[in-house]
Amino acid sequence: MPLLEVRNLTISLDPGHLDAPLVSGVDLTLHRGGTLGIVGESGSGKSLTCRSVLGILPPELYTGPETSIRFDRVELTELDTAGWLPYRADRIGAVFQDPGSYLDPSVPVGRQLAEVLRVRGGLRKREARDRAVELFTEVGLREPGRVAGQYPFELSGGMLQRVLIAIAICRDPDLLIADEATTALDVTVQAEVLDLLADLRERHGLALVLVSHDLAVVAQVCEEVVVMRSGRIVERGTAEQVLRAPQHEYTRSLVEAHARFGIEHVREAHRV
Ligand SMILES: Nc1ncnc2c1ncn2[C@@H]1O[C@H](COP(=O)(O)OP(=O)(O)OP(=O)(O)O)[C@@H](O)[C@H]1O
Repeated sequence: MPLLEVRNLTISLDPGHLDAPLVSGVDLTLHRGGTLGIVGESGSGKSLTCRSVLGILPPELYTGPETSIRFDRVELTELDTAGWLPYRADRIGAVFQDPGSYLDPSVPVGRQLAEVLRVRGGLRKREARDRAVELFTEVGLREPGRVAGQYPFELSGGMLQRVLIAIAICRDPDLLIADEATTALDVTVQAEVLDLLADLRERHGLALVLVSHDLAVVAQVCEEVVVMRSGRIVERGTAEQVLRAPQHEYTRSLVEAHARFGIEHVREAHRV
């Protein structure tokens, strides 16, 4: 039984679905502890797909009547706001691009994580503070006690993303969605954060959805890959298949575009 099963995801600006949909007929399957990469150029529908799974589609958008999103046997599309609460953030964590924008600039980052632990996890103040430092250690922040007392503006992009990852995993979710989470980081930091996600997946048995416009990024971490274009999946397969024998012309162009930028080490990692 898959952990996540998306069937015929269609998203449109028009409730009657008469207009051309923004996302059309997307099917995804992810097993417990599995990894799925979603690749595609800007505007291909990756973020809307993730937002549907998190129940945070913009209110002006509509999912189709045939759409089904099952998470651990529960049909998410039928949940009301209260029904969503145990899923969003608790069982399904998420990190996005631009971590700084998700943090309060006037509150130290440790306090922001501790607050989530208190409100959502029912921890007492002291326990929450200690647990926040533990989680900061777990996501590889050096001097976690000191970092906890710092404000977002005092931290680098990579450190902020680690803080956001700590917040995303603090309720021990089954699924973590990382939507362009490493895009704004420079290459070395990007590689470190990808390593961290792969590590967390192994240590916690987390299932991971990794979204990127960069096939090489996704192929470093994910076993399964889907390629999206214009709101549809144009190719799917293992990372190895997609890299070695891309079927769709668009995927071929992605692989070729990377030929000079590190795809070789990705091929090597997958023994292509
Ligand atoms: N609220 C909205 N209203 C109208 N169109 C939207 C809305 N949100 C997204 N779109 C459109 O839907 C399409 C898919 O957008 P989406 O954000 O999922 O793409 P993406 O692949 O994640 O791209 P990016 O990496 O740039 O975020 C795009 O054409 C986008 O312009």
